[in-house]
Amino acid sequence: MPFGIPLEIASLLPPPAWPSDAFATRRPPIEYSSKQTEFLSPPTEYELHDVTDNSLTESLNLNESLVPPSEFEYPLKDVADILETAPHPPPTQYPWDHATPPQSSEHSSCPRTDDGLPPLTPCIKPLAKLNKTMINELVPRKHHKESYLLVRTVTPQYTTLTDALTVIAEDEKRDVLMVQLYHQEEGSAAEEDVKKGTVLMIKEPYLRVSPRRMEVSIEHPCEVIFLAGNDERIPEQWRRESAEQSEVDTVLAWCTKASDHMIREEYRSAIACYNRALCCSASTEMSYLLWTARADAFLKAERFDDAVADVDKCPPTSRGLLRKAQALYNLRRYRECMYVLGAQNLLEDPNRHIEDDQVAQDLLNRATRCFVKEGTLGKYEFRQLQEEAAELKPPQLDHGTYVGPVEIRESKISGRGLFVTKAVKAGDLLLCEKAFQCGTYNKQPEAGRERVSDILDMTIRKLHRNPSLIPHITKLYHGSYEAVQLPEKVDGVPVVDTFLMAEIIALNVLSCPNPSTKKAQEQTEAEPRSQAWGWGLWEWGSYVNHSCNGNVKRSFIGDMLIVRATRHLDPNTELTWPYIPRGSHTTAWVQDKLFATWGFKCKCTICEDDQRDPCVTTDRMRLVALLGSRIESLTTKNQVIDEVDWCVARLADTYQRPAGEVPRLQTFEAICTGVERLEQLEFMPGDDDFGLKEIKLRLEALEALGYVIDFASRVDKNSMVPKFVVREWGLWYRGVIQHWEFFRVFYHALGQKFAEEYVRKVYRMVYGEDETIDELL
Ligand SMILES: C[S@@+](CC[C@H](N)C(=O)[O-])C[C@H]1O[C@@H](n2cnc3c(N)ncnc32)[C@H](O)[C@@H]1O
Repeated sequence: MPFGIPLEIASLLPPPAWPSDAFATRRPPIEYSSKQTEFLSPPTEYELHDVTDNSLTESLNLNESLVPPSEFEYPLKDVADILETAPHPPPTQYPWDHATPPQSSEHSSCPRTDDGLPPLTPCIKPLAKLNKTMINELVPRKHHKESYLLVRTVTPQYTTLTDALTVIAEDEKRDVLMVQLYHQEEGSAAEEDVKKGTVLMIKEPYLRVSPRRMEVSIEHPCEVIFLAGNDERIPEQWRRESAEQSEVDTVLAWCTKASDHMIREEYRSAIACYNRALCCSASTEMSYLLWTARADAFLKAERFDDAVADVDKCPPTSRGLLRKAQALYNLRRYRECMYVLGAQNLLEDPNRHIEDDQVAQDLLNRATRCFVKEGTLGKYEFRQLQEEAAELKPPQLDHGTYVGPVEIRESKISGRGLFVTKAVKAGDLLLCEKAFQCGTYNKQPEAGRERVSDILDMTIRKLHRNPSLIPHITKLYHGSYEAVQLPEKVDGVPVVDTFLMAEIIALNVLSCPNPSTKKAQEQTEAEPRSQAWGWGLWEWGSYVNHSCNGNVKRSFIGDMLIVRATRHLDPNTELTWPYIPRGSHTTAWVQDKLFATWGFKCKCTICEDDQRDPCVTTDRMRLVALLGSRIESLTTKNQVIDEVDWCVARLADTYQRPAGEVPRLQTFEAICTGVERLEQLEFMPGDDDFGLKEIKLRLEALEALGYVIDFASRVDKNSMVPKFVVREWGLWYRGVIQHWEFFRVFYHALGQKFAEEYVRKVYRMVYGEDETIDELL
């Protein structure tokens, strides 16, 4: 079956004799060589699948005359129908909610080349070194290295369920085929979309074949070049037909058009017009004006690198510098932003635009806050952050990143890791990091375009717009994917490797829970997925390796990742956290999940101990279950405590190493089970000293997690129940917070406040902050 026409349509025809002229487009049938025939024969399942389905043919009335003989025109509606009825590959799921563990990294690494090919590396050759090829020369499932296609769209763009922009395009011989452009910028307005008649150069095309269609699939956005109307590479004939030919090619005409586009917020079109104006510009002064104007369009199109570059081409003006400062702020280069605003006396320039003063002052305040207060001192107004996170949807905050006493070093666990550079205390802030990129779980069309794309799309677009950010992400862990050294730009277009990005995102992304304050939780309650609003990529957070016996805890306020120590840490200790919550799962389950998702087996002390003798773990679990059933029928608190003591003693016999080295998760679980039962029982005669017993029991639970607590030696003479002092903090584990909450209420009732300081610390670990503790309690 030839592929010179859209496959959806070709596939509706009677069984093909291959090659065939039955699918002729506007050009005369092509004579295929026997070599081509051999290459072009579609796979058997393709033929079988296609020829059996006539329903589409009937519904679209296409069985008679596929292509109008003289005029080839696809109304958008038809394309929409065709695409809607055709089967789509399911949307790829790279990132995950930790509650629903993700696909294995092998699965996620090749999101769309699902026909057995290795990931395609982006083309790094300039167009000048590639040879033109034609549609009828394309070979299915082949990466046409060293070649490019020159095509003109015959339909406007259409977005499919795969999130690709789809167009049908013809070449100079008038063969047509479907083109799918992945990870392309979306227009903020319809005007910005790919229109009919747009001329594209597709570098190193890959002809993708799936059961129902064949299309050129462009995975790397750098492999398509959109040609402006006056581009010399556009064939003469197409140029003659282009509407823009008739326009007056003057700076003024293009500037007027650019301004119109700016007013309509069509920034990419405005940039294209400024580019054209610059081509016509005769004087340097005029170019300065145009660069400054284009910098504004770049800024609005979020191409911050280009905005800075344009301003830098001109002699300094207050407006240009303000734009540069805004671009630097958005690139999170706060220090340089402050420098541009402050050191260059922007606010004192006599020629400045007065209306810019407030903007500049506001920007300076924000940059100073992000860089000095937050970024350098680690001082955040956490209550305000919580409020912002509760208000914004999605909760993406505008705050600086604080990197505390940590640094990236080679890890004994694996590759690189994050280490503390000095001794820190449990609860200390180690990192408060703004996400590099976030994506939301639920599409919220009403919330605007920014919020509907997935994180891979958004990351690729962001990097494509701002190539200076590429190294921030490409250095992150990417498993066995063999990344090649890429130039920052080829043919002036940034080079981003989509497959590398997919791998990085799959292996480094974290899901972000909904804001934690009560108010915020009330607001999110109505949402279907109340546990997490999305996922994100954090540069520093990505270096933390896994351990079930972790020593830091992550929490989130909006898209700010907050990492606090959960134990006192000596200098040079590697930070670790569990990648998946262990919950009541077995070590075998945890190991399987870690392996399937991240490709490794955990060797922490908990896993080692459990695997030493898997029967022991099963016995421990049985003991906990037995305790649960034995205490169910008990009627006094003292009886329950006796049973718990019995179980804890039996469990203790199964551990060979101290709890400080191997946290005793089952002992902790057993005590929690007992405490739960205690809470259900009334006080009885003989339970007088019960408070003391319950405190002891709960402290014992913490000790099972490695806490070292000084209790008996510190009897407070004024109180029946002694205070306790935490000497060492243990493993952060689910259920810990309930014990701390109990201590707070219990001691508070006795008029003792000492437990509150501990509880504050614990809340800092859980929620990242303790400023909203009253609301949280
Ligand atoms: C988010 S990255 C962590 C940083 C990574 N070590 C690096 O060099 O950039 C996740 C990857 O680190 C490795 N890793 C993390 N924790 C590990 C562990 N406990 N044992 C073995 N490999 C681990 C795995 O290859 C995993 O896919």
